[in-house]
Amino acid sequence: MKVLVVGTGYVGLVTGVCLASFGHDVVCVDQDWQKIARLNMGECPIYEDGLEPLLREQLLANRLSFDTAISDSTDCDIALIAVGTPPRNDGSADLASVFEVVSELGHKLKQGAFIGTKSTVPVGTAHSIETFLESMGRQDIRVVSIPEFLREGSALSDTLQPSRLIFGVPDEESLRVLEELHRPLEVPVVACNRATAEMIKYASNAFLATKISFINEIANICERVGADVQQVSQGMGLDPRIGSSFLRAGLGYGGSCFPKDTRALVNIAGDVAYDFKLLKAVVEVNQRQRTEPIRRLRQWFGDLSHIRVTLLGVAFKPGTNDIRESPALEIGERLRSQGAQVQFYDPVVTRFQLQSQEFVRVLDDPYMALEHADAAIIVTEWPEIVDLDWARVGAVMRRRLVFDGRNVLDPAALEEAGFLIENFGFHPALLLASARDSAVQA
Ligand SMILES: NC(=O)c1ccc[n+]([C@@H]2O[C@H](COP(=O)([O-])OP(=O)(O)OC[C@H]3O[C@@H](n4cnc5c(N)ncnc54)[C@H](O)[C@@H]3O)[C@@H](O)[C@H]2O)c1
Ligand SMILES: O=c1ccn([C@@H]2O[C@H](COP(=O)(O)OP(=O)(O)O[C@H]3O[C@H](CO)[C@@H](O)[C@H](O)[C@H]3O)[C@@H](O)[C@H]2O)c(=O)[nH]1
Repeated sequence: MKVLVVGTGYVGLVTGVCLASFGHDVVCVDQDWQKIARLNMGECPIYEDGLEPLLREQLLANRLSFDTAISDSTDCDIALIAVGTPPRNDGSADLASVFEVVSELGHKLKQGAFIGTKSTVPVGTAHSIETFLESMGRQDIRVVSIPEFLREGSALSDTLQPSRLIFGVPDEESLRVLEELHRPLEVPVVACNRATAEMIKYASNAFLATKISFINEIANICERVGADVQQVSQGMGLDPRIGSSFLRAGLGYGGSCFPKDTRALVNIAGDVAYDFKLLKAVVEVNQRQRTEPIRRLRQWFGDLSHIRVTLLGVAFKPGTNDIRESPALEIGERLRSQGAQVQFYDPVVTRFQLQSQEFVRVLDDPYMALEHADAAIIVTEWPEIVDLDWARVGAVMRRRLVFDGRNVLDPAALEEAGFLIENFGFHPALLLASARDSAVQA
């Protein structure tokens, strides 16, 4: 099939490369000419394991090409929209880019072509796109919803071996087209109407976010009653009805999807006069969780204006250089506003990515970043951070205090190396209380 993918961010690029590897003829378009220039040279603008070699392979095989604009003579069978749908101030999804693209496609697509939404869009968007196209006289274009479930850091395997495919279609023929597009994949397919497909995407993200906020609440209680949240997660997760994934307690969720999509779903519910209380609480718990290190540092130090804090990890999770909605940036900014001196280390996030954030000082070497620090906070559980030589870290820090925001360090080992360690829910806070008191008095 001839496929046009509009928007070559995470979703568009991975989708385009994978569809080319299925044997389709794919053109990817993005308005960001610098991105397109790099892609045409076979350079991957995002950090994603295995993507660059596959991209080069498909370029060489002439199945994949990149452009800065949709060609006037495009003869694609299906155009996939993969542009951003960022949050507006009220949390609702901003569809300006989606409709800009639809308008252009309405002028350029051949008779009988299909449009598929890969972007995460509010329930009812496929229908609105159809109405918009009709107003342009394009009743012949059919609109389908193909929500995307890839995770950053494992985007290729998620796309090549997905757990399921969701096809939101208006009729049987559209379903056949989507089956043809994904032909090599032998995975469960849920064929449904378009509103259902759009809802499956939001409900999935909201449910995973709920699991995270739930375990974070349990962790906070564990800490106060002397229970171990790691073992609670393990014990719960072995029940197949619960499952072990997304039960890692810590600083909570970040990234370009969960924070945005949970707020958008609260908004979608509000639009139909439904108060989604549970999801509102999920969002609130997540917000409280990511500011917890600051509350605890205040318990240690009182006034933060004289301390130096090193944040270990800037990416919102390991395996990606994406810093969108990363807890590191918010924690850093809050510490700075309280007068603390803040330094960052991340194995893949570059200074260039953070240059708009004036206060940020990023160092390439973790030990340099930790020099004379009064406290370190683990924000991202990169192996490069978990496996630091902690004896060496202890030798360069001014005070040996580590806040393990992802529960990845062995508290006993760290304590043996002379550290005081805080984490979420598996080190009874009571044990640290007297140490905190003496630190504040010192
Ligand atoms: N990132 C993920 O892991 C992920 C996973 C599933 C779904 N999604 C959803 O997919 C959508 C895209 O997410 P992303 O992370 O890939 O976004 P992104 O912000 O990384 O990329 C969007 C791209 O679209 C381009 N663009 C915007 N307007 C355009 C236009 N009019 N013409 C051409 N190009 C245009 C931008 O230049 C940018 O390169 C969002 O709705 C997101 O919620 C993202
Ligand atoms: O037990 C856990 C699991 C994850 N997280 C955090 O949750 C966030 C999201 O993680 P993950 O889901 O792995 O990353 P994303 O790449 O944001 O992927 C999510 O968002 C995408 C965009 O919608 C969806 O396509 C994916 O299915 C969905 O998993 C990260 O900050 C993680 O640190 C936890 O705190 N605890």
